[in-house]
Amino acid sequence: MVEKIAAQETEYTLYYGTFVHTPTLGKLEILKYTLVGVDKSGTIDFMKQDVHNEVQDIGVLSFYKQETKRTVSTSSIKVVDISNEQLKFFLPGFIDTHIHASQYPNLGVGLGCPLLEWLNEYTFPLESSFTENNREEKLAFAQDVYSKVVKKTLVCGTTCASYFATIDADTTRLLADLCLEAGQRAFVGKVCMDDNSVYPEYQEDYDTCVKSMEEVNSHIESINPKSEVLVKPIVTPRFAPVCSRKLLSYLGSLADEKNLPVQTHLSENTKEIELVRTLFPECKNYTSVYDDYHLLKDTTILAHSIHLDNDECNLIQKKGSTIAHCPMSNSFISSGESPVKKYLYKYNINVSLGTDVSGGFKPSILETVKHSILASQHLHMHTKHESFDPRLTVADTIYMATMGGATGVGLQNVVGSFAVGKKWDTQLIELDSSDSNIDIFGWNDRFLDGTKESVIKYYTNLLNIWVFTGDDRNCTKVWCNGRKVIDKSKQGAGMTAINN
Ligand SMILES: Nc1nc2[nH]cnc2c(=O)[nH]1
Ligand SMILES: [Zn+2]
Repeated sequence: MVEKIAAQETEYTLYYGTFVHTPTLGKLEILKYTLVGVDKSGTIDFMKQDVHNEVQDIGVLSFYKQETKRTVSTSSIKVVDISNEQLKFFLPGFIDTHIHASQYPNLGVGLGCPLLEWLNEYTFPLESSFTENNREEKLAFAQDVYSKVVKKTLVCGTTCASYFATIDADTTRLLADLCLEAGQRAFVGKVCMDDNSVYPEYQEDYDTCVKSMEEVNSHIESINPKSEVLVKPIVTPRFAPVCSRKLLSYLGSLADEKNLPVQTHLSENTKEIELVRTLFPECKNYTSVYDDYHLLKDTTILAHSIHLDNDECNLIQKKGSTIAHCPMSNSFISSGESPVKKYLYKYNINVSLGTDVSGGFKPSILETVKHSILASQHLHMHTKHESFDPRLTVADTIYMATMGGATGVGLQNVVGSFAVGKKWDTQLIELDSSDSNIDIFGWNDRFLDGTKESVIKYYTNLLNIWVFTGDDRNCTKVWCNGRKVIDKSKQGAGMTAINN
């Protein structure tokens, strides 16, 4: 299922058909009959919209040659043409900005248990098993868990993920290796926590943490080929309640000195917020704990961030940090309904999406999109008196799943939408894939009369059908950095579905 990377030849590829993306917040762009050229390095170097009749007349290759005046041998160019397929479109790959790779074995476990109890009961014990003294055993366990989670997220169209591993250095290095091997763009964080009094079996001392960070970061920096950096380290203080001031200080300096991104949890649960208030009485609020230790940057991802006050929102906006919205987890461990629409439109905060496996029970950003819309509808139902309408649109959520995520990980000029100079991190969505769960009726085709407005209606309906009734079976091909990493046409029917 995950294609062998080394065996693939690099070549120039022309993709022709419908492209859907959200380069700006809340605005869905449907690019019909669009031709995109991707070079050897996986970079989009040609893009021309709305070329129907011209291409029909002379064919994709001749049109490309005529347009670019390039003298290229046609045998070195591959063409992927879906222009006659009304139920297929290219979409930027999803970016999962908050996922705990190590918690994958706990998917679906711990329903309704609130955060602090959930951590002690289910999460810390699981993560501890990655720190066994027997090196072979822990590596075998990690190999199994991490290879499965990387594969599953790719199958779900996630071309880039920001992972939390565990406190263990050996197995965190392995996670980075596995992402690179599968060809997934990834940020890999060794979890840092030196003050876990409620579950002392799972913590490290300050010196061990510093040593592990050095080991993990230099390993990750060494494994990427010079020509393409796919996997990067990310500074990962788990959350303020389990970090000493000394550790937070070190991690803030490390992020500054090495110019590394940061990820952590913020304001997920009301008891957690109380705890932070008691542990850090000198700090103005939870958000300013991170700011006081130089951890709030424009490449900082703050997972959850549900219960923020005005000052905290303004601080996050000022620092340009990103909130990773994790609605599936927020419902599952009953943390709350995040007022994301307000963060996006009132405070101009960048918001991305996170599955938060295993707070979230599916490693799928499409599922997270659904949950984000439904959570916002629930918020609307019981906050009708408020002036701000909290409901998210499909366009808002696709933005968060792609461009918002790209901005969160500092790759807004690299991935997240289709544009010349960006990388080809893309998924092919087919509503009529061979094992699709969607029944298609001709009813929507009445909008295919050719006017711009009707085309928009057609695709708006199509996207809604896909978002609410589709699943990973409709994501049939995935490319990262120009390279095809998933091709479901090459295996037995039904093999990849996780939502059966
Ligand atoms: N959802 C979630 N919240 C956290 N806060 C601190 N650690 C965690 C974690 O593993 N999951
Ligand atoms: Zn989390």
